[in-house]
Amino acid sequence: MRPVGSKYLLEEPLGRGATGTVWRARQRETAGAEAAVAGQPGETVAIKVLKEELANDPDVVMRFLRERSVLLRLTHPNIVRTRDLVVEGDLLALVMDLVDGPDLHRYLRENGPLTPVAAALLTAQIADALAASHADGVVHRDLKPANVLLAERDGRMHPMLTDFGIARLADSPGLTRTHEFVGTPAYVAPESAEGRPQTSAVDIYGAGILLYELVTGRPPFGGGTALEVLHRHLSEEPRRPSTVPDPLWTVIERCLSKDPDRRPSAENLARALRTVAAGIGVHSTPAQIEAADGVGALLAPDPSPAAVPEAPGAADPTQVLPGNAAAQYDPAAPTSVMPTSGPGRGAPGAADPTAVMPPVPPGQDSPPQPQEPHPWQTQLRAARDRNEQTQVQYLDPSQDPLRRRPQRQAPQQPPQYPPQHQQPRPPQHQQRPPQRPQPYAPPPPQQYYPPQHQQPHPPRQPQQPAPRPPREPRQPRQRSANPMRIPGLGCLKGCLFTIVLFIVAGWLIWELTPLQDWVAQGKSYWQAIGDAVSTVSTWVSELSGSTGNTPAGQ
Ligand SMILES: Nc1ncnc2c1ncn2[C@@H]1O[C@H](COP(=O)(O)OP(=O)(O)OP(=O)(O)O)[C@@H](O)[C@H]1O
Repeated sequence: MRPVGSKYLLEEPLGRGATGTVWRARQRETAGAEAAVAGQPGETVAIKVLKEELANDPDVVMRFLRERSVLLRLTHPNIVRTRDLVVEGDLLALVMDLVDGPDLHRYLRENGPLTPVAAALLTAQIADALAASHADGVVHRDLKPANVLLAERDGRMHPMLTDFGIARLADSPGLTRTHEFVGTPAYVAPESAEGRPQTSAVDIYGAGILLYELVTGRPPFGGGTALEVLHRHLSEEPRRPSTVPDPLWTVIERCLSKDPDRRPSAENLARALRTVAAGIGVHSTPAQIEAADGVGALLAPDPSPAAVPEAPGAADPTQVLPGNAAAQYDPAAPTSVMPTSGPGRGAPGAADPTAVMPPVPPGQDSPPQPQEPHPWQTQLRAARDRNEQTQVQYLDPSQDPLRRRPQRQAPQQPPQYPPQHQQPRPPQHQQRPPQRPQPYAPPPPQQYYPPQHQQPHPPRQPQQPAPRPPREPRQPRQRSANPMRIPGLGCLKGCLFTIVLFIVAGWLIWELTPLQDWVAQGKSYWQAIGDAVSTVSTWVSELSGSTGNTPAGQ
């Protein structure tokens, strides 16, 4: 059990996410005045310990401390309460109420989709939680079934939204982890995918995706790589499943609007969903059905949506993903979202997002320096680099590590590879994380290096495989049974074995046959054999005589 601060003890992990691990934990002592809930010794709580890379980022720590009061005051029946925030050395942790129940993702996997009424009522409660947090200026930004915990109250499922503020904490441009996107591609709003400014409307988009998944079992834009999913958010309309009633579809469509200004406020969404749930049930009255049919009128947008504070460099509107960005981007912005020339301009998916550059401002000859890349771009570039490192290459069969038998090598063994491979690498190579085990590093023509790494190497002949290194002569095999190699020892062993065998056999014959009696009676060996033979022949003749007489007696 590991202590967290002086007040809590971690007991067992409950689950692991992208931003940290959640533990079941126990309170050791009552927390101080800085905690929202002091708690009692022995009380069980849940603690999310943020990943080390987050905890080591000064940006995140600063935001963690700054937002402490916001997170601690966020209370609502459908929000998992944050009780305390712990900063201790390189550890950042959120102490929460422990919710005894599955998360919605697991529930859906185990039980399948909900009915339209149940889905509408459950999402209405999530919308209530969002309305409360938006009113307090807090945007969740990572709404998804895994962040909805299901407590059981009076025999009913009670959804509770968790992980508030985590996306915002983790969204730090200073992190090496900017290669990863903080959020979930299947739930990312188009404006977040494009790096445009975000508001509380991103949570409404998330609620729309969640609602869709609740009634169909899967999110509307899934499958493929993260970038493909993003493209679909930007360019595709959700397909309506036949099982979704009209009024519910109206709500889903409005929540999934590409334009954040068309999405309803959280408060209106909650009201609309309750109206729909009342009007699509089997016992609905005509008035309720009529109200549900007119639900579109209830879905008014939020006149003043809560803004997501921008982390510098994290959401750069000038850096976008390829696709339909041009149609949605502010043309009056000082920079363009698409390349101003070059092949594939404007074609969805054709532009390389890593090549997106602002246009040359009037009066300037050379293009400006590329700006800080958007996290998605960095991610794409990292993925591309990874691909380059693992590209298919020619491999000399003699160098194939899978084919080579392991050899015992003396420490001062001659080099396995031609001398040029033994040259010390330039320092930047040594800093690269090793991509494969060192002893099997392939020869230069087979290995990929980024251009700047290639210069220090001597000229190569890329088409010729490296000469095969001389094989190390094998050690003569040694027989462990006779390590000193005494001549004739094998034969001696056989003789000894035979003698022991004879002794044992002789003892058994003496003990188990009438030999002892015969010797006692003074019979000679041959006399005893003769007696035995005559006894046996008498038995045989008696036996054949008795079988030959039987038919005559009948
Ligand atoms: N307050 C809590 N009480 C009980 N279990 C919890 C609590 N908070 C989270 N969990 C459980 O811990 C697990 C991990 O939670 P976490 O929030 O890290 O997962 P995640 O949402 O998939 O991750 P992330 O949002 O970081 O990608 C989940 O399975 C969740 O059910």
